[in-house]
Amino acid sequence: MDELDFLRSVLPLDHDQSRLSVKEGFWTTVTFAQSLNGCIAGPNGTQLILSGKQSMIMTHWMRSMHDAILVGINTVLSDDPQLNTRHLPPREGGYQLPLPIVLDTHLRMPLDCKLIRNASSGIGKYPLVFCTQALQDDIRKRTLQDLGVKVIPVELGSDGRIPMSTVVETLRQLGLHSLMVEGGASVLSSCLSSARDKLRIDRIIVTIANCVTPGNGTHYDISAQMTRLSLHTVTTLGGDIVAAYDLPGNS
Ligand SMILES: NC(=O)C1=CN([C@@H]2O[C@H](COP(=O)(O)OP(=O)(O)OC[C@H]3O[C@@H](n4cnc5c(N)ncnc54)[C@H](OP(=O)(O)O)[C@@H]3O)[C@@H](O)[C@H]2O)C=CC1
Ligand SMILES: Nc1nc(O)c(N)c(N[C@@H]2O[C@H](COP(=O)(O)O)[C@@H](O)[C@H]2O)n1
Repeated sequence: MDELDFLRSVLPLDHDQSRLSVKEGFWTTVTFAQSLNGCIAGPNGTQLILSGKQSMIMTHWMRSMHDAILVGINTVLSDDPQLNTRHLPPREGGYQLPLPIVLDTHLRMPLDCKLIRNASSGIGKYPLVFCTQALQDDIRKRTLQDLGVKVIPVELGSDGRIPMSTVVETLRQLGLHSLMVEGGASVLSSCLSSARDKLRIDRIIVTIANCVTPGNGTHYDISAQMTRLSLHTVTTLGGDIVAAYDLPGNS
């Protein structure tokens, strides 16, 4: 099974098998890469390249299939990600890029981050940033908007965080149908902890990289009881294991 065979078996794709096909509803994929000892990053959030070449290409195909891709602000601050599809083979017309979504309560997004720089150079979409309602009239909001960033102030949840249910509802109102949640650790924690009542997760796709990572690495945690997932499909890509899971109760 290659990268595309795997994705075709775990995602509902359209007739030419290039995009997710969910006309009425909304599809959420949660995905990340981890080491064999369960880390998604190094100590203090230092970025690690965990995925091998083939599983990284699989991740970029997955990006090209979703309407939006979401990360927490700490991932922007530590990795300065591009969230694009640059590892895919060049093709005429390129690939549809997912809209980058950042959860950033206090608008800490650097004005010169790659997401903004790429968009202003015409090689990416301007990110959509969710922040607290308290910054509705803040100068920082206007500065980001002047650069082209779309800022959406929202009521925070009882945990002081941006509610994933609000994010999904906003994306639906914007006419988007699919979201790929890429992390980091806190975002994975809150999505997986609140999965049953606040966020419907349709598929979890994990790359288990063939490496062990040193030191006190970054991992996610959940504040719920142990949940056993249903294994949907598993394969190997290069030296990595790539597995797709369903949450219990999803039909
Ligand atoms: N291996 C992998 O696949 C991936 C690894 N990573 C790694 O993860 C690390 C970053 O993880 P981490 O430090 O946990 O940070 P995150 O990227 O998960 O960002 C967390 C921050 O997002 C903001 N936030 C707002 N709303 C929410 C919400 N509902 N749930 C969670 N967070 C919310 C909060 O900051 P505020 O209060 O300021 O809004 C919070 O502290 C990086 O080192 C990166 O390399 C990241 C992605 C994938
Ligand atoms: N699939 C995957 N494998 C890894 O080894 C990773 N470190 C990550 N990290 C995620 O990808 C982002 C970087 O994206 P760009 O390469 O800049 O497009 C990083 O911020 C994490 O979200 N993912």
